[in-house]
Amino acid sequence: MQLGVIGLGRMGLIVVDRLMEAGHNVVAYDLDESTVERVAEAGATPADSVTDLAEKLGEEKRIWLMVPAGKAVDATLADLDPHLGSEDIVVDGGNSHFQRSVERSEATEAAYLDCGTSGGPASAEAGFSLMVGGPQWAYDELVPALDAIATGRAGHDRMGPSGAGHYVKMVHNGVEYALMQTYGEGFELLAEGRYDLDLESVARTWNNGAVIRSWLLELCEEAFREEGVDLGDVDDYVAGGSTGTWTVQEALEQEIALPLIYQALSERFGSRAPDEGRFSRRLANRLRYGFGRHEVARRE
Ligand SMILES: NC(=O)C1=CN([C@@H]2O[C@H](COP(=O)(O)OP(=O)(O)OC[C@H]3O[C@@H](n4cnc5c(N)ncnc54)[C@H](O)[C@@H]3O)[C@@H](O)[C@H]2O)C=CC1
Ligand SMILES: O=C(CO)[C@H](O)[C@H](O)COP(=O)(O)O
Repeated sequence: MQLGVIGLGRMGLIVVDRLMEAGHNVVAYDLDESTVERVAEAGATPADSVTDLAEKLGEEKRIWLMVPAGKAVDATLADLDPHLGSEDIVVDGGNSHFQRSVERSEATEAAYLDCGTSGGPASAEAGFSLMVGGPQWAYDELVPALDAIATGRAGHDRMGPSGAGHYVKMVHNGVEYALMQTYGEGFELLAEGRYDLDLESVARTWNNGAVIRSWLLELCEEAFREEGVDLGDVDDYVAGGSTGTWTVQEALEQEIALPLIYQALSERFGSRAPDEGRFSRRLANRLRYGFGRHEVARRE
């Protein structure tokens, strides 16, 4: 099978490598020419624009987008649009909002698959988990490519109609936030608590047979091994947040209580408070003086 891949960053390069390893032909494009040259050396056909990629694909285009969510997806689709017909398939493998994916599927003549991709760059060897939404015929048509990009046949499935793939991935990320938060809290208590513990040893022991073993826990073990059990100079600032925000927004709209995911998102935002301290905590400190004449703790 021949596929066009647009977006050759951390994830797109893996998509290209895995497709080519499985014997598929790839036409590749990225705004960054040096990455295009790199994949061309590895055997992909280079394209110097979206139009060039579309022309090189010929009839029945199958195109995988792995660009950042948002404007880059819209810009790419706008360039692709004049070249697309109803027999063509476009997959968005990035973290797009599911409603934007539904809108995009309605705006293009091609069959549009929204594909949640999990595993991250660390899964280059093993393959990804792919959650696909969109027309059944387009999913069926792409099974050989999905087999290659995913861990295999069990690593992908069609979740439902348009939007369902990115919807499932959005919820996956909410779960990811909550799991990270709960491992973080457990290890914080172990680090600050009453025993002098080797957290790498704890993580390794838990990863071998414990109820709470998981890949994220293996990544905790790796972090302690590589950074030291006190995490060295790792800052207490957690970036990201868009997919978790969407999960919480959707839960509010559906009136479904997700306190753990909300709390994990909130802690992430809280981590970004300026160094001089959280404003809310400073105000609470002053208000206790206001109503109770309690002493105000002041900065040095
Ligand atoms: N990194 C991760 O752990 C995961 C990322 N994703 C999603 O996959 C998508 C890609 O992520 P990464 O590979 O990590 O990003 P990245 O920043 O490493 O790579 C993005 C690539 O897209 C290219 N690009 C940007 N705009 C373009 C355009 N208009 N036309 C052509 N190329 C363009 C950039 O030059 C860059 O090479 C994002 O939606 C991300 O949220 C999904 C799962 C995991
Ligand atoms: O989808 C992912 C993992 O599953 C990406 O790593 C994503 O960037 C994680 O979300 P955030 O940036 O909000 O932490």
